Amino acid sequence: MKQTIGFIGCGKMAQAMIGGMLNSGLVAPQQIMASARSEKTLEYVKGKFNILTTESNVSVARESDVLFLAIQPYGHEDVLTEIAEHLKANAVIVTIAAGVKIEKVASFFASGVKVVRTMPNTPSLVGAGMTAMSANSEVTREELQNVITLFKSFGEVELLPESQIDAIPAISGSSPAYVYMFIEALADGGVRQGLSRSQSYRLAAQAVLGAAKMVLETGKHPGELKDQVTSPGGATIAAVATLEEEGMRSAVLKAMESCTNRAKELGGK
Ligand SMILES: NC(=O)C1=CN([C@@H]2O[C@H](COP(=O)(O)OP(=O)(O)OC[C@H]3O[C@@H](n4cnc5c(N)ncnc54)[C@H](OP(=O)(O)O)[C@@H]3O)[C@@H](O)[C@H]2O)C=CC1
Ligand SMILES: O=C(O)[C@@H]1CCC=N1
Repeated sequence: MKQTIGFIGCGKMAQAMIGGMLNSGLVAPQQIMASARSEKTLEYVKGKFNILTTESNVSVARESDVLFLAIQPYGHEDVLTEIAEHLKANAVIVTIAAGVKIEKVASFFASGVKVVRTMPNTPSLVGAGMTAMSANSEVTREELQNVITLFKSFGEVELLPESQIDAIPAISGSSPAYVYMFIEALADGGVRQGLSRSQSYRLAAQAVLGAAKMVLETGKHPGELKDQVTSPGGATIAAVATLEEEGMRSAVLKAMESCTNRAKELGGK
């Protein structure tokens, strides 16, 4: 029988993953069951994805073979207490929350509970997600492979020791937000030079996409790729010099440090 994939919480990140999974064709809408706090969210996701929805977190826990906790970090204690006695036998719990440790999730259940901690990102919606994950020793090789296959249906997966998962929001979980800010800034610059807003977003986004593909597909160091663009005495080096003067790299490093510290705080004890 086909597995049931449950989502407790069906907000922005869950919707990105559900959209990604369905677009890939790996999972059918009838295999996905979701709960949320409000009727409004449930109506929206039912209309958008044609998945099963319920107001009952317990029903989702009872039915799911793979159970995603897609709620905010601070919501975990209430939800885990609510579902603790209702997990389906052999279910694998997948948490996506910043900072929430496997040990914390497992502490609400009897010993032997299977938990995978992940940090995905919203480009999952368009099949370009990046997810880092770590599993506890109760998850079998086959079960982990099943979870990896689900995540690979909407992007790339990196398996890491849990001690490194706190570093992931800053680099790939949250970083799409900084990249959107960069794209907005590029587009503002285009508009300043007289390009239309829509042309500017298209030009900026395609340049960012192309640069990312160059890093991934040529295997060249980003510095070497940058050097290929900067003609001696040319226009690019003038821009690069200004970005260095304005502290772009150091701003990114500081932002990532803030992100990591906040992610650790969010998980609580
Ligand atoms: N957004 C992102 O880019 C990423 C987010 N994450 C993680 O994903 C998690 C969710 O984030 P995000 O999707 O952005 O947040 P949202 O606020 O968009 O979604 C949270 C969802 O949880 C639901 N919810 C809240 N309390 C309960 C409850 N008691 N029972 C059932 N459902 C509940 C909300 O319901 P309702 O809609 O009715 O309010 C909502 O659907 C967080 O832990 C975050 O750290 C990880 C990586 C990236
Ligand atoms: O902002 C947050 O806390 C979450 C974690 C990664 C992306 N969004």
